Amino acid sequence: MDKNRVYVFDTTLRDGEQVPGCQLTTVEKIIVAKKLEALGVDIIEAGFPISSPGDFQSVVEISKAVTEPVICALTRANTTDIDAAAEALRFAKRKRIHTGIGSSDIHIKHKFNSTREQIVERAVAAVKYARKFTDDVEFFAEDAGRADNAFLAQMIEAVIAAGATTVNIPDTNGYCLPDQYGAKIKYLVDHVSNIDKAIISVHCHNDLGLATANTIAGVMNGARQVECTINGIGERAGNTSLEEVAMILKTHHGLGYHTNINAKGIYDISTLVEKMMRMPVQANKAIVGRNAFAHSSGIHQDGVLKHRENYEILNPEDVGINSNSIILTARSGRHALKHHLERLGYKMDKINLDEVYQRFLEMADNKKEISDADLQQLMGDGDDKNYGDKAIKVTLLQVVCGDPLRPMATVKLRINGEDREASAAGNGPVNATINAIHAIIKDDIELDEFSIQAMHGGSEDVSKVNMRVKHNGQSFYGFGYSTDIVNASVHAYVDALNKIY
Ligand SMILES: CC(=O)SCCNC(=O)CCNC(=O)[C@H](O)C(C)(C)COP(=O)(O)OP(=O)(O)OC[C@H]1O[C@@H](n2cnc3c(N)ncnc32)[C@H](O)[C@@H]1OP(=O)(O)O
Ligand SMILES: CC(C)C(=O)C(=O)O
Repeated sequence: MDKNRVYVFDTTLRDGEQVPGCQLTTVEKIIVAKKLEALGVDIIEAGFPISSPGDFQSVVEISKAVTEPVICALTRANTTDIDAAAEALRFAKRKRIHTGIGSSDIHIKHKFNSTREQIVERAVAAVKYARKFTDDVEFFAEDAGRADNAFLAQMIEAVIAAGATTVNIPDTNGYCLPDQYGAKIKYLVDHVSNIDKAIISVHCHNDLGLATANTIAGVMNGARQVECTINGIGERAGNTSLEEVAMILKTHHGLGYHTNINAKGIYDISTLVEKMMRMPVQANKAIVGRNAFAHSSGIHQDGVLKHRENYEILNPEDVGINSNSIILTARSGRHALKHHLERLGYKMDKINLDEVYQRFLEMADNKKEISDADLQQLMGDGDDKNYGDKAIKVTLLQVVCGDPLRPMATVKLRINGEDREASAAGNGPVNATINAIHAIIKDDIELDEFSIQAMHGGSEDVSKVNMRVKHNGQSFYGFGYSTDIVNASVHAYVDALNKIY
């Protein structure tokens, strides 16, 4: 057995789904479960079958749809819940029943009105009963974070003797400090005589913002299963976030631990869960937040452009983020501005950077973020005067459209002093216009991105059109503006053509 292998147990579909507003349909749960499988999680907690017929059915369907990870179902420490879990898991290739009961004195007294001795008896009985259905039984000692360590060790020893193969030590209320939690795990390693017969699992909540730190402390003290959710969703302040733990263990590879997580799939599943559960990821969330790899101040931007690792300990591409991390704001410097101008295809030897920078600052003082379209406007794009006599110019544009008319466009272009005209139909006026331009240009150009935006709002407004076209595998950007959206579009397209030719 590999002693440094850390098993990832995902509970997005159980603890994550308990959150108000995050409920998913069975079909949505199957989509998430398939993504978790592709991500490489070892165990998927698919639900709590006794809680509702819908949750029961989801566990049934996930068990059928997902074959690689172990499928786990949660129960309380009673036979009815365990029967329901066993029934829901009947199609699972590899199944786990996760049963348990409170372990802190506060739960024992105020939830169960019971005694330590009776609770251990119930725990042992539940594990033995669950073992009738599967060899893979996990026991959770709820509120272990606040439980007395000596009693916890006694309880854990008893459930392992009864057949538990994984023992989960949850910090249910997110109470512990990392040192305390790490010491608790170490205490169990040192005081539970049969601990080598089970894997210790850590399940931490984030009430004090310590879920990830506690999970790592648990691993460093002997736990080899981590219970997490995508984006850290879960009861109250959430659970340990899977992406944080996976990337901590990967980044600090010197610790020697490893998981089966395919980190490149992290961003994809994060956005899927965010959308499906309608639970927005905060912008500054580690690893997957919108700003996690966004550099906005000049000194940082300059540093990143010179050498990414000056300000990035992770490569965004390693978690599947493929975006430009240099955000232009009034705090940006010339290096960042130059970087974006070059990216948009401007030739820096033809530009007075100091002069453009001053105009950029004036614009940036009035706007939070400067977009590509803003930069293009700043550079006077969409104005064919920029390209001198050789520019392709639009000398005529006529468009007919309506309902039920078929959109038709006639375009005349002046190319090297010669006028050339063509007409074409399309599925809309812009498409018809671009088809007419293609009929003149006859080159392999593909419209890759098209966005249209009002400058200020209102029907009398000027529209800004941004286009990205592909030619010979290279991208070119075009920008146009006009009160007429078709005119703005044709100018954006011709602007891109002028950059190509
Ligand atoms: C820490 C966690 O995240 S645990 C998982 C939390 N998830 C959920 O609760 C899932 C959604 N829950 C439900 O659908 C419902 O609460 C059900 C179906 C589980 C239970 O519903 P009900 O039978 O109506 O009970 P209710 O929820 O009101 O109370 C919980 C009962 O379970 C008991 N209980 C709680 N935890 C456990 C446990 N681990 N083992 C045994 N009994 C338990 C409580 O003591 C209480 O019993 P009581 O009625 O004898 O006092
Ligand atoms: C059911 C258990 C593992 C739990 O969710 C908790 O204690 O937080």
